Amino acid sequence: MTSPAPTVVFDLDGTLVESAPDLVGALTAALAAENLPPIPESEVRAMLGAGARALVERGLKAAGVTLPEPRVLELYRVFLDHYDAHMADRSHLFPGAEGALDRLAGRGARLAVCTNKLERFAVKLLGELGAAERFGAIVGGDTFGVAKPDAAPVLGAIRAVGGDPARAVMIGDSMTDVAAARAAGIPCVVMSFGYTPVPARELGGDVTIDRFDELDAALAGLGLL
Ligand SMILES: O=C(O)COP(=O)(O)O
Ligand SMILES: [Mg+2]
Repeated sequence: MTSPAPTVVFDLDGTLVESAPDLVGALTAALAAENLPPIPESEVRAMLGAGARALVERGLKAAGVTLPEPRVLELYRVFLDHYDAHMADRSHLFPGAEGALDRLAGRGARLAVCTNKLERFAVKLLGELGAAERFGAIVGGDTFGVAKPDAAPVLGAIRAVGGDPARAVMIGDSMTDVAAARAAGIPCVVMSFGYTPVPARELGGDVTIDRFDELDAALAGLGLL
């Protein structure tokens, strides 16, 4: 008897897409509006994963400034405007991602994205990278009014593709993803090449892998393929 094909829920930034360079560009624009210097990409990478608003706040904190809330909001808007126009200038799918998605789709898996990006940005970015059609659902941090690490967007993504949480897995790169998967009661595969201040193997995922080529074996090890 073959088990039903799994539902595979992917995080976006740092998991499917190397999006840091364009996120850094937008952060640089927001900081420049306050006459603050850019923060090196190596430092910004550890600030990603909790959404754009958190990134702007973390950037200001790293720059050592405290601003009144309305000004933070203005800089967040500068970030969003810049990112909207430049999100796919340098961003690209990680090596092996397309092949892995092809193989999963070929085996009947339901594929979804659950990101803390705003939904419209996630849809636009995947569209510009020619990958939006691969996913039955693209859930953002604002889709259900609550973001990861809450379970709701993960369970909402599974539901949106007609999947079963008992046969689902989260693929992510950060503490936020592992915690959201735990909250949703599903296993989590951690991709080690993403954005996290904590070493990937210390995030508490069920399995940590270094390349998309290893994903099928990881899912088989979890009894999902
Ligand atoms: O970039 C972020 O801060 C959030 O995006 P992610 O949830 O897709 O990692
Ligand atoms: Mg991520």
